[in-house]
Amino acid sequence: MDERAEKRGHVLVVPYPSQGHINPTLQFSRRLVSKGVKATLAITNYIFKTFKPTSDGHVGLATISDGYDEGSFASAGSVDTYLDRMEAAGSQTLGDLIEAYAVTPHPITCLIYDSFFPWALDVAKKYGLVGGPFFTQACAVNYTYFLIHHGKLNVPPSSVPVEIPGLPPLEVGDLPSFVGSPESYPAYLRLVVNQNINLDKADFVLVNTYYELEDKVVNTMSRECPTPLLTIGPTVPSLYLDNKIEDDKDYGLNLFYLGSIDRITHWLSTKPPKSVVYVSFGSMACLPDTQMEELARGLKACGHDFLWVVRASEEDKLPSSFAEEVRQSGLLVRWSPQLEVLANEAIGCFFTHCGWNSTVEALALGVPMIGMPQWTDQPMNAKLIQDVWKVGVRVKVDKDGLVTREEIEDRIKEVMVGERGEEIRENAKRWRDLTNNAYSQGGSSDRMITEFVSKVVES
Ligand SMILES: O=c1ccn([C@@H]2O[C@H](COP(=O)(O)OP(=O)(O)O[C@H]3O[C@H](CO)[C@@H](O)[C@H](O)[C@H]3O)[C@@H](O)[C@H]2O)c(=O)[nH]1
Repeated sequence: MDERAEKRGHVLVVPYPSQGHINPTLQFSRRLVSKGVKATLAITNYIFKTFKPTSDGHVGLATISDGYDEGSFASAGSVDTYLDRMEAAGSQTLGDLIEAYAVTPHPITCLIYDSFFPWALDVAKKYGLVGGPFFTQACAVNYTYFLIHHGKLNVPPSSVPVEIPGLPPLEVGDLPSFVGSPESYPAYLRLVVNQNINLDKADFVLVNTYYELEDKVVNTMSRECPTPLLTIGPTVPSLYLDNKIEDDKDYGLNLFYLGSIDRITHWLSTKPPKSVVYVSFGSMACLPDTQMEELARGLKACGHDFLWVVRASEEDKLPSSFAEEVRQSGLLVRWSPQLEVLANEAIGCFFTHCGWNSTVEALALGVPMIGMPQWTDQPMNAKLIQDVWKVGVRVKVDKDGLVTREEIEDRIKEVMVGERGEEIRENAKRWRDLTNNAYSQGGSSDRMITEFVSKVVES
């Protein structure tokens, strides 16, 4: 622990209990520790009991309850039920935790909560703490929900294309899925729009992006948002960027069994540079059986080696005998050390669902992307990848809603070889450098974090 942490305050960070939210908040906590702040991450009792994480020696761990200590989210039955119980149990146990720390030498001074939990601001204020949300998604996505909350964009949009600063005109399929198809997940739509309900009462708004990546939309939202936006990303360990923070190599809190890393690194070490397609759809995506089959066939036919993360819950959707058929060219794993994989020189491109963490990780490591977005913010991230930063392409969906094996094969070839691939690789390198600059000492995000610590956490 940095000795300065004794003096600079104690931040409690509360993520939504899923991998895509824990990773960036944990990593941001680690960054705060590197700036001399004491930081503790509050995960749910269920995650704590099930995955038994241990502190990395830098960020402390504590627990609250989401009301489902034994059964996790899935046992709630509906998203609404889960969120209601989470709010009740979460408010109570978060308050208890703050009270417990109040009688220790390290009382909590600042609460950072997942933007999915606007109710946590009431808890912060009840205990006289400064507090504000941490948005885990792109600013363009956040701004879309902000417009809806303020009645400036209808759901579904009454006219297209929709204009968002810094983005090309957006068709319905380029918007977050809850906006284009509000009937699909009404509870999630309410959740994401409600991120905005009390921004005027927050002391700060943290956004997991960086200024250079989304400058126009950041400027616009900053002008309209009642509370200053602080862009503090990328939330990627220092080892993969400037390598200046000691012992900052991995998130270390996997909610999936990580198997043998050596098996993966050994396999990659036998492959030539930029020859392997890395395929992963993050921690939540659930592909229809027919789509899994097309993906499997497209990967087999593309002529490149591939490393494919097929989570245990997806495995039975693979064509029978597929693993045997691709023994020479493919490695199938249930979970991967993704940053280590993306940093490996054998990787030529990332076939991704365009989750925001995966997107930023690929940008940070200069890896070209092929986007196959599934839902939520992913379509908009795919639009940014293809048409704004030009670091990848997006697959086309046919009239039956399927991405065919031919399409998968063609897009992989487009990115891995030929002139278009070369252009994309050059852009990816440029964005890798810009990402590094934003993160490194004196860069835009580093300055924001320093300012956050001195003006908010310490005050
Ligand atoms: O085998 C794997 C696969 C993923 N990861 C990590 O898991 C995280 C996954 O996050 P993300 O890429 O954002 O995907 P999801 O898990 O799907 O995240 C959810 O949360 C994100 C943040 O709100 C949203 O952008 C996504 O659309 C939503 O699905 C990343 O840090 C990956 O490095 C691994 O370490 N190993």
